[in-house]
Amino acid sequence: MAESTDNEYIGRLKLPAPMLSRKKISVWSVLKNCIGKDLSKITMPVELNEPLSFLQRICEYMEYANVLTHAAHQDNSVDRMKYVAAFAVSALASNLDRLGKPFNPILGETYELQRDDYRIVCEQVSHHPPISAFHAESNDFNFYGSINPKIKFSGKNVEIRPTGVVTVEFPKWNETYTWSNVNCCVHNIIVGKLWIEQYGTIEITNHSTGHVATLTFKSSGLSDKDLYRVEGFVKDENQQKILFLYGKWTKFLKCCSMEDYEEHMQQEKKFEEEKHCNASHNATQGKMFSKLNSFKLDSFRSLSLQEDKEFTHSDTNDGLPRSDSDMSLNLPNSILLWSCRPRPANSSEIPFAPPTHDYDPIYYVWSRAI
Ligand SMILES: CC(C)CCC[C@@H](C)[C@H]1CC[C@H]2[C@@H]3CC=C4C[C@@H](O)CC[C@]4(C)[C@H]3CC[C@]12C
Repeated sequence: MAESTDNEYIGRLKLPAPMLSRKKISVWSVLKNCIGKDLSKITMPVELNEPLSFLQRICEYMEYANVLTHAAHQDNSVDRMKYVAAFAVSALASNLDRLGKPFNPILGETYELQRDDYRIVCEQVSHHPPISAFHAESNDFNFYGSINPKIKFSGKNVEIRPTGVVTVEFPKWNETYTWSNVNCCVHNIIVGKLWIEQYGTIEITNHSTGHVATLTFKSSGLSDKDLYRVEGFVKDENQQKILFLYGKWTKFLKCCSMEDYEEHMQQEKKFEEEKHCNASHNATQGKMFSKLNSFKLDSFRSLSLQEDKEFTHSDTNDGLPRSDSDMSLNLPNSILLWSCRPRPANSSEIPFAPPTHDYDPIYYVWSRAI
């Protein structure tokens, strides 16, 4: 791993090798014999593994530990909640395009990681079924929990439910937050290109103040433009919505006030109505008029939520939805809570290497493994 001259860790910018081609292996031919089995009982060609264990995958939750530290440094509990929510989303960003099965550690196996600002220890507490427990701590927070991934085949997809609760504590504020992670789905097991999606709702509860953040990870099932999108609210102890959170788990999370959100929704509604109204109007009017109108509407719309400019429909692209053009999803007066760093080259194409105990972690943020 690279280290710069002044001893500041830089980390690797590229993984050693690209993934072996999986074209020759039919995932389906392997998985069809596994229906109903739990994850650890599935024996797969090793080319379908990634050279990491579940314990190391769990350490990736910590990639944006700075967001959690930032949360702990906020004086106001609502501000702390919004950064905890950003941390919960950031912890899932590394799952994008990660299609290999991590190795199931043996019972009692541990993995430790120490960074300047925190340390984490993970232990496999059950081998069949696989259950991993972890505990991370720093001067500002404790973060711990256990993950028991349950796998289910549903037609042409594999669905993974990472059951288990995770907890964040801020000792300084005497606060405890808990949530459970969303489901993960690997699409196109039988034909087409494999791709990964996370969907469902995370409910983060601050047990000390009663604040709750609900974040919905949308499924792109109904519309490609929902691909990877996350949206939700922070509610106070009386269930009153106080903040709107939005973004993409692959890219960023922002937040804005309810006033700005409501104003935006009204504009959207007005836009929809005008569009509808124009559509019927245009049917009777000439083409010129319609062009003029749509031009007017476009400029109006760009004030609010800018949609992805282009996306092709899933069916045209090997079953892979596309809407991830660099969109500027932006509501007025929003604050950016977290944004995803670019990944090192080859990181979505995990190279195959036999599992050893000193394999390098994937992310360059993982500086000094102990
Ligand atoms: C044959 C191939 C397609 C099967 C590959 C299955 C892979 C993609 C599955 C197997 C186990 C899964 C992991 C199990 C548990 C978790 C913890 C959760 O908090 C985030 C998702 C994450 C990290 C899952 C990501 C997807 C995963 C790695």
